[in-house]
Order: sequence, then structure tokens, then C-alpha cells
Amino acid sequence: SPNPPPAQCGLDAAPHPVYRNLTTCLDSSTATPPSSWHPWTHKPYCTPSSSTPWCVFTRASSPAAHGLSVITTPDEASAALNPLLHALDAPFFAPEKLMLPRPYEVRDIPGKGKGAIATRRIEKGRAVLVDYASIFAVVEYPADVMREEVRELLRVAAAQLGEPEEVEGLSRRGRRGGRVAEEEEGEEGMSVMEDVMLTNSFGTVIGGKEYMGLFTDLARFNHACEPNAFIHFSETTLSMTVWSARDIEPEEEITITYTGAGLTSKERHKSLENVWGFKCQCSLCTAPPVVLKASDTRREEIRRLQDKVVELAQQGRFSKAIEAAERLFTLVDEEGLTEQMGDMYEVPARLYYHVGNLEKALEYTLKVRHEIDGYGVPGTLGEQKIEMLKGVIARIEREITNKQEREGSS
Ligand SMILES: C[S@@+](CC[C@H](N)C(=O)[O-])C[C@H]1O[C@@H](n2cnc3c(N)ncnc32)[C@H](O)[C@@H]1O
Repeated sequence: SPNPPPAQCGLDAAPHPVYRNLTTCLDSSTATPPSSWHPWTHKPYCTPSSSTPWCVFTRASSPAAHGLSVITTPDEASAALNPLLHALDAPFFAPEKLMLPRPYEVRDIPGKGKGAIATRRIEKGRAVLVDYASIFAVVEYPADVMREEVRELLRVAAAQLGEPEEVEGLSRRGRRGGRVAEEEEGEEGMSVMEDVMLTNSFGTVIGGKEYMGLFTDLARFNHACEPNAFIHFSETTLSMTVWSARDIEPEEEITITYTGAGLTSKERHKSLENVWGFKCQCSLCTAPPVVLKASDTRREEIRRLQDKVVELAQQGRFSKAIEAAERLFTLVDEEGLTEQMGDMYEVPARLYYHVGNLEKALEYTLKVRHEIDGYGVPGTLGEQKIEMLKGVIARIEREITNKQEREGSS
């Protein structure tokens, strides 16, 4: 109908400066999108009662044909999201690393529902999947936004997509009888979309704000405590890439981690059960206790060493700090955590520079840079850091050349 019920007109009831000139409630499916809500293609649907409007912004059929719905405030949409939309359909930044057609199939996996199984060999460092979000939903709402309103925002966010059944058909922990966190029990239970979001979305940060991001292809990748792949979110293209962390053989399941890096088994189980609502059945969690114990001991040591490196560096004991850092990297490698803990290179880069080992300082500084621009187009902060690192790298390279010249002439 061209005149939906008043609840659909929340925006008109509480006009926001960005959309001040919206005066009529048009049916989003049939109306020609007025320029007033450009670059979104649907009229924003907003909560009618809260003091600040919380709205669904939908851009139909882009990116990747399925479209994107974002639940946020008009301020956030115009400040952080609108400027990004022009880049959504940009080609993947490293086409030579992207595997096409996709090197995996979604199949049933005993004890885990569905999962991604490699159909051909995948070498380390390849992009297995680039997936564009279908829904981003803010993590926190103010107290005056009612739960029923959040449910409605989520329902509309899904319904306005090109193929709502793609998101509504994703796995749901409630439906499969998984453990549901206490605060969600009782009442009328979870709505379909609340359940889909809790079961399948990944935390992302856009413009400094946390969002739950729903990526329908990524959502089929299961968790493992020793994963063979890792995910990387690009704030610039709003896409998530699955990268292989090591060589993966055909018929192997491709797995990622849902938890923070380097957690012990107890901590992982707590996080997976409380946050994600399932009991982990990965190969490490189902391994004999002695194997699990050895892994926990290494992970505890990793954490101890991380603190130790910083402590020694603060005391000015640089050589000792480097020794601890090298031991740390060996353990991280043994635990298969190198790709997950890639942000740990800055401290050794500085330490090696301090003790005059320029080659090693350069090696680690290049790793720091790779962490920022090796997995996608960096956001504004990343660009600034890359500029700074360019200067540092040029300086170390110059110092190495000078040193070599001095050594050559003596
Ligand atoms: C994001 S989905 C992953 C795909 C899902 N298996 C499916 O069938 O679509 C998350 C859900 O997968 C299952 N899952 C993922 N990793 C698992 C694991 N290591 N052990 C057991 N179940 C797992 C859990 O049911 C969890 O709620």
C-alpha cells in the first residue's frame, strides 16, 4: 500500500535534521527513492517512541546484489556510513590472492550443523571468501528503546533485503536447543532475527562504534580453537575476508576463531557458551586431556611472556626483553596463533631498533605494516599509521645502507 500504518512513520513523528524534509510515508517497495534519503534506497524506518530515532537504513541490491540494512541513528548513518557507501562495490584489493570460484562447499558436519569444507587445496595467505554484510545492527541501544522495537527494527532490516530468506534461513541456536543465555530465557523467547543475529553475527567497529555484522556466507564457517583461517574486517569496504592461515587440504573443514586470541580452554568455553551459546566440539576441545593441558600451559606462558616483554622493556633491559619476545613468538607459532596475534610486532620492532639490530627492526616494522595494509584497504586511522610507518621504514633502510657503506670502507 502507498500509505503504510502510522508506526512506519516514526521518522515523521520525530523528524531528524538529516531527514527533516520527509513529510509523507511512502511505501518503500514501490516509491521512487527521493533524494532526501540518498544514498539509501528505502525510506528509513525508525522507532516511533525513543527520544533519538533509531532507524533501519537500507541500500537495496548493493553490495553483492543482496543489499545492506543498517540499524543505527541518523547521525551515525550520515557521519560514518554514508561516506562509505560509494566504495561498497569496489573490486577486491588483491585479486591475485582471491580464490575464484570459491574453494569450498557448505556441508553438514556432525555435531556442528553446517560448515565450510575445502574442495581444493588452499595455500597459506589466500583469500578464501570476501563477504559483504547484509545487516549491521548497533550493539547497544539507549534504555528508552523497547525490546519489541529492536525486534521490529531487525525484522524490517531483513525484510527490506533483496533475499530476506537468505538471512532468515541461517542457523539459530534457539531452534536447535542450544544453551540460551539467562536474560534471553522466559518472556516470549527470541524472535527469528534476534536468534539469527546472536547465532551468526560478528563484532565489527565502524567509525568507532560497535556493530553486530551479519555476513551470510561467512556465517557458515564454524569455530575452532586452532583454526586454519582467520577473518579480517575492512572498515572501508564494509566487507569481511576469510584468509587461510596455513595450507588447507581438500576435504578439510575451514575454520575461524570466534573468541579472542590466546585464551585457555576454560576461558574459551566460557566465552563460547555465554556469548555464542554452544559447546565447542572442535578438534582441540575433543582432544585427550593431556593434549588440551599442554596447549593451556603454552597459552598461559604466552600471556606471561607478553607482560614480561613490556616489563623488561620498561626497565631498560632490552636484550632480556628481546629474548623473551623471541620465546613468545616460538610459542605463538607452536600454538598456531601467529595470524591471530599479528598485532604483537610493534614492541620487538622498537626493541631491536634500540639495541641497534637494524635488520631485525626492519623485519618487524614491515610485519607491523603488513598487519595494517596486508588484508585490505585500511581506514583513515590505518592510512595515518601507514604514512608514519613509511617514514620509519625509510629511516631504518637509510641507516642500514649507511652501516653497510661504513663496513665496506673499513
Ligand atoms: C556462525 S554459525 C556457523 C555455521 C553453522 N554451523 C550452520 O549450520 O550454519 C555458529 C553456530 O555453529 C555451530 N558451531 C560453530 N562452531 C562450532 C564448534 N566448534 N563446535 C560446535 N558447534 C559449533 C554452533 O551451533 C553455533 O551456534
